[in-house]
Amino acid sequence: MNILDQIVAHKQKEVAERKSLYPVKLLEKSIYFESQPVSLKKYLLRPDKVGIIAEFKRKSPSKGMINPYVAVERTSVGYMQAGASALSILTDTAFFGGKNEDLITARKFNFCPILRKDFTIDEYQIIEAKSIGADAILLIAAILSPEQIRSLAAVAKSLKMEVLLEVHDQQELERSLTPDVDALGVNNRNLKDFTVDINLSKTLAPIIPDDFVKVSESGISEAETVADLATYGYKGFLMGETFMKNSRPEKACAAFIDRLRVLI
Ligand SMILES: O=P(O)(O)OC[C@@H](O)[C@@H](O)c1c[nH]c2ccccc12
Repeated sequence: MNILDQIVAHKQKEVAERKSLYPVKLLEKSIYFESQPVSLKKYLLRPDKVGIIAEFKRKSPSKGMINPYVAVERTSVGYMQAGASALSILTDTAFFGGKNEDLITARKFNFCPILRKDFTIDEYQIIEAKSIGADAILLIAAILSPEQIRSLAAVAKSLKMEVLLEVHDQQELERSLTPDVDALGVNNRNLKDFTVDINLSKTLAPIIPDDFVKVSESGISEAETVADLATYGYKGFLMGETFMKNSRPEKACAAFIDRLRVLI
C-alpha cells in the first residue's frame, strides 16, 4: 500500500467513528452554519496581493516532524499580518499532526479565508468542515472518482463553501473538472512517492480552463519561483514547509512576501 492508500484507509475508519460520536444533527448546531463564508477565490484574485496561502502543518509523511512547537494563534495571525491571502490548516491528526481545534482556533483569530486541509472522502467531512468554520475544502482527485468529486463539490456549494480541487496530472485534471470547483490546484508533490517537480505547474497551466483560479501547491521555497509561476497564470501559491520549518513561521512568511514584492 502506498502512503496515500494508507491515509485513505485510516480516514475511512476515522470518519466512521466520528459519525457515531458526533452525528450530523449535532454538527449542524454549530454557529458557523449561520455565517457567510469568506471567498478564497476573491481573496486570491485581489489585484493588490500575490495570493500566498500559508499553511499550518506540524508534520508530514514526506518530511517527518517539521515543527511541533509553534502555536496556531500566533502563527496564523502572523501569516495574515505578513500579507498572506489565506490560511490552510491541516486537520488530519494521524499523518499530519493537525486537529479540528487548530482550525477552530485559527477561525477565532482571523477573518481571512480558511482552507480545511484534509483527505475528504465523505460528505460528512464537509459538514464537519462547515461546523468548525472553514470557508473552503480540498478535494484530491487522486483519491476520488469523478462522480465523488461532483457530488462532494455540490455538497460544499450547498453549504456555500468553496472547493479547491487538487490534481497531479493531465488525466486527473481532464476527468475531474466540474463547475462546482472554484480553484484548481496543481500539486507539485506526487503524493504516492513524494517527488517534487515545480515544472508540473508549468506543464498543466495551459490546459486549466480560465474559469478556475489556478493554484500551485507544494515544494515552493523561492520568491523567484512564485514570480515565474505567476507568468503562467497562477494566482494562488500554497506554501507550508518553507515557513513551518522555522521557529517563527510567520517571520519567514513576512520575509518571503517582502522578497516577492520586489519581484512582482
Ligand atoms: O509544505 P509544502 O511543500 O509547501 O506544501 C504545502 C501543501 O501544498 C502540502 O502540504 C499539500 C498539498 N496537498 C496536500 C494534500 C494533503 C496534505 C498536504 C498537502
